Amino acid sequence: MTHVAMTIAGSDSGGGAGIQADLKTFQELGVFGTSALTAVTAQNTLGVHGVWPLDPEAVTAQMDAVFDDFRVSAVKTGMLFSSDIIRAVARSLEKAGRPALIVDPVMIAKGGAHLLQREAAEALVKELIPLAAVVTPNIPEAEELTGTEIHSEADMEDAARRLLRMGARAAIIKGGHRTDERRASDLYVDADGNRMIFSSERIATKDTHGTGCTFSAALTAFLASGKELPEAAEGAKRFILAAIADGLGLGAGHGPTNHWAYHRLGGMSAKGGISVET
Ligand SMILES: Nc1ncnc2c1ncn2[C@@H]1O[C@H](COP(=O)(O)OP(=O)(O)OP(=O)(O)O)[C@@H](O)[C@H]1O
Ligand SMILES: Cc1ncc(COP(=O)(O)O)c(N)n1
Repeated sequence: MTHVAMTIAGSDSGGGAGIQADLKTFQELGVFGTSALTAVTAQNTLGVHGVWPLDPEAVTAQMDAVFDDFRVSAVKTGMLFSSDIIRAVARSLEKAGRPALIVDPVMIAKGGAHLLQREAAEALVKELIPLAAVVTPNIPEAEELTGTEIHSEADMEDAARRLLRMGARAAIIKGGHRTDERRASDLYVDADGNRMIFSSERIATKDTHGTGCTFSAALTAFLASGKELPEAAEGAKRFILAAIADGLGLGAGHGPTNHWAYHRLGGMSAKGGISVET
C-alpha cells in the first residue's frame, strides 16, 4: 500500500530546509510526498535573502486539490509566515476531516530572519496546536509559545506539558539549541501519560541547516506509514542523527544535512547512537 503525506511549508532555494527537505525525507522513507507551498524564500547556507509569502487563497487551493484526490495519512506544517495563512490552513484541515497533523512551529531562521510574523504565534496557538497529533518546537519556539524560559530538562518538561494543555496530543521539545549539553536530547510527552527522552551524541558540525524540518518530516513519514508515537519519534531521531553525522560539506555557511544517510546506513536496523530513557 502506498502511503501519502503532505507538507505545508515554505520553499528553501538552497534545498536543505523547508518543502525541499520535507519531500526528500518523505521519499527516503518510502512515503509519497504532496505539498502546499506557503512562501518562496531566496536562501542559501549563508542565510535568507528574501521572503515572498503566497496569497492564503493559493495555500487553500493547493491543500483542497490534494485532499480532494488523495487519501493523505499525515500532514506536517513548517513555515506558515502569517496568521492569515495559518487560519487558511486550519480551515482546510477541518474540511478534510482533521488528518493526523504534525506542527513544526517554525519561527526564526538560523541567521535571524523571521519565517513567522511576530503576531502570528498567537494564531498558531489558537488555530493549529489544538489540531496537532504532535507539536515539535525547538527551545526558543517552545519558550515563545508557552511564555516560559527553558534552562533545564525540567523546564523542557514544563513547556511540553503546557503544549498538551493547549490541545496538542503530544509534544517533543528538541534540544538541539542546548549547546552547553554534551548530548542532543529531545523530550517527549503525550496525553496518554508517556514521557521519554530521545538522546544521541552531539555531533560537532556547523552543518545543521534544516535539522528541525528534516526531523519533523521523518516523524510525519513514520506516522503516515502506520507507526505509532513514540516509536515514530525514535525513528525520526535516528533519521536526523544519520543525516547530521554523515554531512555533505556543501556551501560556505550552515550547510544542509544528508537526507540519504539514514537509508544508506540501513535505516531502523542501524541501532547505534540513540538512547531512549523513560
Ligand atoms: N549537533 C547535533 N548533533 C546531533 N543531533 C543534533 C544536533 N543539533 C541538533 N540535533 C538534533 O536535531 C533535531 C532538530 O533539533 P533542533 O533543536 O536543532 O531543531 P531546530 O532548531 O528546529 O533546527 P534548526 O536549528 O535547524 O532551525 C533534534 O532531534 C536535535 O536533538
Ligand atoms: C523555507 C524554510 N523553512 C524552514 C526553515 C527553518 O528550518 P529548520 O528549522 O529546519 O532549520 C528555513 N530555514 N526555511
